[in-house]
Amino acid sequence: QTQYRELPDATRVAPPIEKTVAPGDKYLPNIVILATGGTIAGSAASSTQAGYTSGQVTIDAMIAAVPDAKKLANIKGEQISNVGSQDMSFDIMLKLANRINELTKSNAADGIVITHGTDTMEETAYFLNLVVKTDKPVVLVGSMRPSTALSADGPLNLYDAIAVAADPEAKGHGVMLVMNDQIHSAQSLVKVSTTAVQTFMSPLRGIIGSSAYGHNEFYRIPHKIYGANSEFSVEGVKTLPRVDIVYACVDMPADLIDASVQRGAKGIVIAGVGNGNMTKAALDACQRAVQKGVVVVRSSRVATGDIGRNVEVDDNKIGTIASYELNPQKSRILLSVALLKQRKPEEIQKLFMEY
Ligand SMILES: NC(=O)CC[C@H](N)C(=O)O
Repeated sequence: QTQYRELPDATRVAPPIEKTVAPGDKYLPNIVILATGGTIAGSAASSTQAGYTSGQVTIDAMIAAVPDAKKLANIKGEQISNVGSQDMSFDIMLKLANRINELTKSNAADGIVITHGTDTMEETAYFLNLVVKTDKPVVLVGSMRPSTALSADGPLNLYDAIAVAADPEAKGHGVMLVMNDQIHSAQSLVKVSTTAVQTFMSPLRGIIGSSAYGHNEFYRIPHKIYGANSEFSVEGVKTLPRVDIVYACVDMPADLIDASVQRGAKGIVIAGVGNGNMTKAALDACQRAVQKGVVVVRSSRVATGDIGRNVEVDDNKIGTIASYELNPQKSRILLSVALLKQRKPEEIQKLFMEY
């Protein structure tokens, strides 16, 4: 009979956990769930109403809703925050990253699950993919229906996320998102529906695997640099430099770009039209920003595509950087982390091709 072991409470100075088990016993991995809030922790007064509040249910109650997960792993929950992810902040993201690095460096965790709202999941997932220093599985999970709803999707998503985090085969895939039976890479996933359960897609690269009732299949290793191979670190970092996003449209007011420079942005990401395009006036404003030492990245408001191909804008002439596969919100994350260090524009361009 396998003895389920509780992780010690004081995992902040995590002592190594004994991995010896009786012969014939299955070793159960130690999974730590870091809870941040979101719909998965949301509740409403009735099971059929559309209005609800994110971040109401504690991690202990969420774990209690999936009792079978105890057969997959020794589970311990920690409440990092309890917010709707529209209120996710760099402060909480840095806290998460440091905690993951701490837990995975020691034997306190063989894998990590993070419960998170879906609105800004792309950003937290991609940020963690850049700055966590481990090959152990790190899995984000959320839901589209609150815990009190009819057919709530949270419990099965959480069960599958634990199963992926506990799976030795999941190692080396970087930060993943598990929802709706699918495993996505942090680099490729995007949120495509405001309310549908099947809101996450990886349109450019495809999903990296599937998970159904805890049975996982891995199709491929993500194609970019991440995790232990990433050159980024947020050790000791208290805040990230200001990077603004300016949304392009027909006849856009180019002075938004000048205003951003005046307000002290170190970087600006343009959510361009089409393949990272914008009006001539906006391109001129970008050039002025670059001349003042602000790093300007051209991304796109289009849901999918690669900015580095078939370009109409001469980045070398204007001094701008192409975001390649990254949408504006992920471009902002990469640029914020990249600007923690002094780098030449050509070095930053290379980062956008590699990460
Ligand atoms: N489905 C969700 O998780 C969205 C709820 C909420 N706005 C959040 O992102 O936390």
